Amino acid sequence: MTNPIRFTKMHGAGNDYIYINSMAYPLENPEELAIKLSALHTGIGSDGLVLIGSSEKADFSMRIFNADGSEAMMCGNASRCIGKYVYEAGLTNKETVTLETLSGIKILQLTVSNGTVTEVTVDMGTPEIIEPSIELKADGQTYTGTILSMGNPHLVIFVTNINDIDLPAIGPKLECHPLFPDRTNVEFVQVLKDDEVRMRVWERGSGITQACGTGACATAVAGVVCGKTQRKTKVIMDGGPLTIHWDKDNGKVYMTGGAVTVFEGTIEI
Ligand SMILES: N[C@@H](CCC[C@H](N)C(=O)O)C(=O)O
Repeated sequence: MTNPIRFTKMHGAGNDYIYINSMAYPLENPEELAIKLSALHTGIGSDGLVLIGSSEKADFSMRIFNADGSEAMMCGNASRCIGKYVYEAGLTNKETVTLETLSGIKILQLTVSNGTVTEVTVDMGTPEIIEPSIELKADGQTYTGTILSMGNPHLVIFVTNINDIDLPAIGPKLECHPLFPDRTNVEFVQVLKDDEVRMRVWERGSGITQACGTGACATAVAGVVCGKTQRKTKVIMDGGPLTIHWDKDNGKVYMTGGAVTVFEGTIEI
C-alpha cells in the first residue's frame, strides 16, 4: 500500500532540500527516503531531506539527512528555510523562532514583509576550534587547514586561486581523510577582500553543493582565526552569498541570508 506525503522543495543559496512536515507525516525510515528522494533522475533531486517536527524544548525541531542517508547534526541553510516554511505555512506567527537540532537550540530571527519571509538571521552558537592550523596530505599534495565544529565538522583551506582546485577529485579524499573518522565537510576559500571571500564546498554525505550555511560560518571563523578576514564577512558560494558575523562580545556566529520555496508536491512512498 502506498502512502501519499506532501513535501516542499526549498533552497538556501542553492543548497536544496526536500522539506517534510513530520508532525503531519511521520516517517519510519528517513535515511532510506533521503537517498531515494534526493536522486536526480529517479527521485525529486536534492542535497538531502529535512524533517520539521515538534519539540518539547523549542518551537520546532529539525532533522537533516544528507543525500547518502547519513544524518547530520546541523544545517545552516535548512534552518533558514524552516523559518520561512513554519511562518508562511501558518504554523507560527512568531518572528523569533526557536529550533531544536542535534547540536542544540538555534534562534531564527525572521524578516517579514507583507506576510513573506524575505531573510533569516540564525544564531548559530559558538564555534569549537579544534585545530587552528594543521597540515594534511591527500592525493600527493600537502594542505594547510583549520579544523572546527559549527555543530558539525569542517575543514577550511585557504588557497590563492579557487579555480585551481579540482573539487570533485580532492573533495572525497579530504572528506574521508584518516584524521576524520566521522568524515568532514570541506571548504576551499579564496580571500577577495578582508570582508569578502569566495568559497566552494564539498559536503560530507552530499558532495559538491551550491552552498553550505555551517560551511560559510566555519569559513568566516577560520578567516578570523588565521588573520585573513574581519569578523563580519560576505561568503560568496556557487549559489550566492551569505553574511556571517562572528560577534566579538558574545562569541556567537550569526548567519544571514535568504530562503526560497521552489515548489510543492505529493509523493507516494
Ligand atoms: N548544507 C548544510 C550542512 C548539511 C550537513 C553536512 N553535509 C554534514 O554532514 O555535516 C548547511 O547549510 O549547513
